[in-house]
Amino acid sequence: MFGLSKLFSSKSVQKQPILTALAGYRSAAFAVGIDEKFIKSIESKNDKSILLHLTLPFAALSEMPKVAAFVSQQLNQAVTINASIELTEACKFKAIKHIVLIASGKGGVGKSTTAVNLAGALKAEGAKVGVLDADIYGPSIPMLLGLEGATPTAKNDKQLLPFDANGIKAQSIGFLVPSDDATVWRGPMASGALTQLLNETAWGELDYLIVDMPPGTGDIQLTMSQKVPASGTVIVTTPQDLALADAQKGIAMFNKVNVPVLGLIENMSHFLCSHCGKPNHVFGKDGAIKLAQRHGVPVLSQIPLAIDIREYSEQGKLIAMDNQAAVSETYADAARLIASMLYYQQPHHNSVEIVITDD
Ligand SMILES: Nc1ncnc2c1ncn2[C@@H]1O[C@H](COP(=O)(O)OP(=O)(O)OP(=O)(O)O)[C@@H](O)[C@H]1O
Repeated sequence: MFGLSKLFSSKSVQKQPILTALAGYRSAAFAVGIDEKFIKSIESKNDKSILLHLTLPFAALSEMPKVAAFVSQQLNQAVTINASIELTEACKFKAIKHIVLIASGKGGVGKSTTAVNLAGALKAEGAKVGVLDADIYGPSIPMLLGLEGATPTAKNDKQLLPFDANGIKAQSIGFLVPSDDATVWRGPMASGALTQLLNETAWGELDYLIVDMPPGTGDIQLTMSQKVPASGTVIVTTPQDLALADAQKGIAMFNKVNVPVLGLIENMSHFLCSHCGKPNHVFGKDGAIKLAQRHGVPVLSQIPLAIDIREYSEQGKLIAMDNQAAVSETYADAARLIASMLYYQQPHHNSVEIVITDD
């Protein structure tokens, strides 16, 4: 129906079994399988193996070896996948497809660390990514990206050039205002500075812009989230009761301003014992899962309390971009899931529904 016959380079390839196998693949990011419209072409190689060229509409490249293994098993034939990503939806702001807010009800839960590593993971999944540090109380993105001491440069009279950190474009509110001044800020000032940074940075084309919001759910955070044309928000929490109570306030706030809550990330979820390898639930267990269930949102990831997460951060490096580090997979899983939800929440898809309830 999509003129797929044109995509087959060899008449000897049986297309239907390939389409059936792809449609039957299941994972968190591909909850409804792999649609035939993601297929660019199918090649039959001389050695009888199959090469699939896919164009994915969201960032999920690292899952392709798993997909290839699944299809190979279904067909009983060697299959490899060559994939790229191309988001099909219209830009939400300038040449930016999606703006995703990373928020927390409470300070110090690891929101900024999670924001930069999600950006790194999305980049590793094949996307064009930017990070905007909007945390007026403690802008830490420059430090987390190894940009400390850098000063912004202007492209022309009206535009600032974003920084480049490992191919991620970055800008920080900290370059505009000293953080000491932020304590006396009110909502309109903060949202004004955020809008100015969004507008006046030469972001170029981005698939995802990750915005590190100030912690809390007060007037400032409310006004800021109203000003940004966000596709969704991710709320970071730790498993402690206090953090969860504040995360709940965050869900209510975003509900009020109609920004979809894509899900919760439970950071410092558990500590893996270096001797026995077992998870130790230092701050409590399953609190985020229960909160998420009450509000009909998913838990996108449970990130461990890990010494190397802190160490990489202190060195201005992104652990999510180091595939030798075990925890990078946790960030990758969350990044693919977020990217998938943003795709499937578009009006023309109704297979994944985001439900936000009052509590
Ligand atoms: N999963 C983790 N494992 C170990 N250390 C972590 C983890 N997440 C964050 N940290 C550490 O916790 C500290 C606070 O993290 P971060 O600055 O990201 O928190 P935040 O919520 O953004 O804080 P703020 O509210 O001040 O903006 C940092 O030292 C960071 O390296």
